[in-house]
Amino acid sequence: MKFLPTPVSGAFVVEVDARSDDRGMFARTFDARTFADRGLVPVYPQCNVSRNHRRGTLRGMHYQAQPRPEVKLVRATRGRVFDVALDLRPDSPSYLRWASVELDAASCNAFYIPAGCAHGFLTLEDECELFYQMSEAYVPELARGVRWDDPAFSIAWPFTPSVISERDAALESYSQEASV
Ligand SMILES: Cc1cn([C@H]2C[C@H](O)[C@@H](COP(=O)(O)OP(=O)(O)O[C@H]3O[C@H](C)C(=O)[C@H](O)[C@H]3O)O2)c(=O)[nH]c1=O
Repeated sequence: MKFLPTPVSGAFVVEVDARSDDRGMFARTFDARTFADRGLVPVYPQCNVSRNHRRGTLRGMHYQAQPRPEVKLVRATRGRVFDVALDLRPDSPSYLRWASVELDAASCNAFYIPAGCAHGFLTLEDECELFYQMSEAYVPELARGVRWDDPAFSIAWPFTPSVISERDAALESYSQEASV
């Protein structure tokens, strides 16, 4: 595996070493020791799947508040998505900056998103599926979100979403006080 730094401190694109032959391909997508050796969270007690029927579906920007913030390791297992990590850590050198990666099932790449960052994605084709490894169990009372289109972040989405939940469309503009 290769870990590529991004403009968000502690967020990495994880690329696999694909082993291909005439049968197809095999790759290791996660290895706790490799992650631990790099100071990344090596334990993921919860995994999630997200299926999205239409190109232009946006989910986000979501995060889990203190005292149970989540690290997310996210990959596309079908299709391609524009995936974004947004730094909401006031003490971070990249506070309020965002980083994006095109996650696609063909390359098996993943995005390691540190605790304290919001996450969201825009699907780039129909029938996209994502697989999440989460460092914390879901706590509904700690679920938070910020707007995908908040000028405080100016995330450069490739195009305007056409599918978005009522909850995500109604998220408030960002304020540091309300974010924890
Ligand atoms: C995360 C989670 C959600 N849920 C329930 C809560 C809702 O009733 C339903 C959908 O949850 P949510 O609206 O958060 O789903 P998305 O809008 O796809 O948000 C997800 O995608 C964005 C981009 C993320 O990064 C979040 O981790 C994740 O929440 O599943 C559970 O029951 N368990 C869970 O672990």
